[in-house]
Amino acid sequence: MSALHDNAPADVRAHRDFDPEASSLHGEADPAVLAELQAIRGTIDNIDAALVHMLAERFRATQRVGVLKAAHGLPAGDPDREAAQIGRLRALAASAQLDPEFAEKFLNFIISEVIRHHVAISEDHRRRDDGTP
Ligand SMILES: C=C(O[C@@H]1C=C(C(=O)O)C=C[C@H]1O)C(=O)O
Repeated sequence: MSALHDNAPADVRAHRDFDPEASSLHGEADPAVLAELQAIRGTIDNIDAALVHMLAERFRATQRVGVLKAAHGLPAGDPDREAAQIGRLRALAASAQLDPEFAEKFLNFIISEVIRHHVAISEDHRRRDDGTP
C-alpha cells in the first residue's frame, strides 16, 4: 500500500516500517565492525520486543488487581508487598549481574504507573457508584 493511503495508526506503522539497520554509524566504521554491531542489535531488538510483551501482560494483570481493589474499597498501593518485591528483585538482580539499584528503580517506576492506574480505576468506580459524570 502506498504511504499516501496508509490509514494504519502511527504506532502500527512505526512497528511495521521499523528498519533494523537504521543507524547514524553507516560509513563510520569498518563493514565487519558494522556487521557485528548489526548482529548484536538483532538480539537487542528481540529482547526489547519481549520486554514490551511482558510489560503488556503485567499491566493486564495489574489492571485486574485495580478493578478488584476498587470493587472492595482497598487502597491502590500496598507498601509491604512492594517492599517484599523490591527485596526479591534486588537479590535476583545481584545474582544475574544486574545492578540492584537499577532493578529497584525500574520496579518502582513500573509500580508508580500501576498505582496511577489504580487510583484512576477507583475514581471511576466511585463516580459510577455516586452516579456522578
Ligand atoms: C498490583 C498491585 O498493586 C500495587 C502495584 C504493585 C505492582 O505493580 O507489583 C504492587 C503493589 C501495589 O502497590 C498489588 O497490590 O498486587
